[in-house]
Amino acid sequence: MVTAKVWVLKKHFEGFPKTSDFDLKKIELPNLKDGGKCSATSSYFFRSVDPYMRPYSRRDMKEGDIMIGTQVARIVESKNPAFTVGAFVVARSGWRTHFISDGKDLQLLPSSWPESLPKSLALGTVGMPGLTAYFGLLEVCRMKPGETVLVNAAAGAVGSVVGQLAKIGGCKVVGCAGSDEKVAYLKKIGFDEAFNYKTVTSLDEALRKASPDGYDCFFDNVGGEFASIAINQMKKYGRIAVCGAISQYNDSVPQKGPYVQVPMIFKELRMEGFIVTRWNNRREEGLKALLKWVLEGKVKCHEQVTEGFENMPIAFIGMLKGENLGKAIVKI
Ligand SMILES: NC(=O)C1=CN([C@@H]2O[C@H](COP(=O)(O)OP(=O)(O)OC[C@H]3O[C@@H](n4cnc5c(N)ncnc54)[C@H](OP(=O)(O)O)[C@@H]3O)[C@@H](O)[C@H]2O)C=CC1
Ligand SMILES: CCCCCCCCC/C=C/C=O
Repeated sequence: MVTAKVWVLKKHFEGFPKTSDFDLKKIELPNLKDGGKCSATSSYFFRSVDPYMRPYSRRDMKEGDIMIGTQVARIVESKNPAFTVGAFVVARSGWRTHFISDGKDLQLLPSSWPESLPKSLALGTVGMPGLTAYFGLLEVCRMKPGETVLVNAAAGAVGSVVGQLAKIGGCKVVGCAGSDEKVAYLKKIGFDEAFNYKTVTSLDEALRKASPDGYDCFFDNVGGEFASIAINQMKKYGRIAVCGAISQYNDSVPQKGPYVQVPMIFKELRMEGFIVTRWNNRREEGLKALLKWVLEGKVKCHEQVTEGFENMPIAFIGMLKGENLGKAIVKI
């Protein structure tokens, strides 16, 4: 019998999440009996905190449920031949230290994963956020060499990969982020232009200065006011990938316009929302490409690591506040 620690959503978030909205509990896991099941632990491994947990908690969870989320875990006991003891998996197991799974919510790390590469990257650049950047750019933005790509939340898990993939694809890249340290990082990893959207006097002017001819592609992680301003600087036939709307996730009252129809008509824009799981059937292709670029040093990765399972809510809230550079990870 194993005792697992779990984080529970005690109270639905109202506005910005608070630590008092979470409860740390203990649950007893039964001994493994059934064929097809395996038990995994992530003691001394990695958990992810992601923005989607904020909107998905309202949509998919009720109070008292274990927080949704993924982790890199190691199989410690198994009656399922597909997952042998010692194997590493990315597990959609929620915020818990130990769990039992029938294997449906587990994905083995790619077999070509080198021993020297941190396994936490399977939650970031070589995982769901990296795939979001890959498919969003290729399939939604349909970027072409020579084009100019704009990305916001650019120093985060998705945005930092977007910028680097757009450079690999032969584009000019402009990124915006919320601190000078983040802007310096964007320049270090190859962004052509970067600015701190919190300190510019006019976002409109900063966008114009970074690309006087406008933008072919806009990878929008933020939505809200930023997107309303940026849309006016799209080039004719520009493409906007609506990836996230983090500036709106904590709103209790929905934000109001300005509205997108007029610039969309006059510039003949294409604007498409997407969820990365649309390309689950091409997951291996995406992971293989991302892993290759990381190993070649063409895509650099940074992680904001918080230590300790007890600090999961703090890491989650910190990420929503913009305290992370790169992928926000909790290490146990
Ligand atoms: N459609 C899909 O399938 C997916 C969508 N997403 C979305 O992509 C976006 C980025 O996710 P991810 O890379 O994991 O997270 P990040 O690592 O980018 O972390 C979130 C960042 O958002 C920025 N931010 C927070 N609040 C605001 C605000 N009010 N205005 C502007 N920026 C803000 C902060 O950076 P800063 O300091 O720059 O403000 C913060 O660091 C999110 O919107 C997420 O929901 C993610 C994965 C899949
Ligand atoms: C419970 C784990 C779900 C993992 C799926 C992640 C899909 C992310 C889609 C993101 C949308 C916005 O952030």
